[in-house]
Amino acid sequence: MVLAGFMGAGKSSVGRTVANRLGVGFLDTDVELERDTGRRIPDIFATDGEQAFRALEAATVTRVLDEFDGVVALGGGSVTVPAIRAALAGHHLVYLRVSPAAGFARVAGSDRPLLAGDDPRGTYAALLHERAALYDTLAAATVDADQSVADVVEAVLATLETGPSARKDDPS
Ligand SMILES: Nc1ncnc2c1ncn2[C@@H]1O[C@H](COP(=O)(O)OP(=O)(O)O)[C@@H](O)[C@H]1O
Ligand SMILES: O=C(O)C1=C[C@@H](OP(=O)(O)O)[C@@H](O)[C@H](O)C1
Ligand SMILES: [Mg+2]
Repeated sequence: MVLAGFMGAGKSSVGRTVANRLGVGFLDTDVELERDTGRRIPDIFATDGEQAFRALEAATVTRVLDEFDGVVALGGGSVTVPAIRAALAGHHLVYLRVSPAAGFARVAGSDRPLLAGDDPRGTYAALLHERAALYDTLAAATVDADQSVADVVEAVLATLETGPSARKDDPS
């Protein structure tokens, strides 16, 4: 299972609990990227820029999707990278959909480099709006991430039970 969604949706926090509940491992691709490069994400953005970060992100995320079988939390911008979108095919992608108000309240004051400018609230809302269609297109299921962490966890787990054979109108 792969968790996608914007910054503050709860991918990193929810993913670990979902993995524990399923009895499988958990990887956060941002943590993996920092391990792979030996650098911190804010430093990569500040020194080399966003494009360089996306190239490193493509390398780490495609490796993780290829090698790892548990629950994976992506970074919020992973879906903007074509090589990552291609690698997501065949994975159960759950979109944690957060509203601008709830999501921004969670990440305001954090060290996320894309929110380091003069108007972090406006940037947050604009970037979320810009990416929403990408998350929608890639998702096998969507969960309301404005809920409590516990409720998001339950909703994410429930997406595994709604395959084609569980449909109410399925005669089989
Ligand atoms: N459903 C939630 N309700 C309240 N706070 C949350 C929720 N999900 C995550 N958080 C908090 O919001 C912050 C960002 O969560 P995180 O899991 O890092 O999000 P993401 O990885 O999607 O950017 C953390 O401080 C986390 O504890
Ligand atoms: O939305 C983005 O482009 C980013 C989201 C971050 O991850 P989270 O979504 O886990 O905050 C991290 O990958 C980086 O700061 C870029
Ligand atoms: Mg995260």
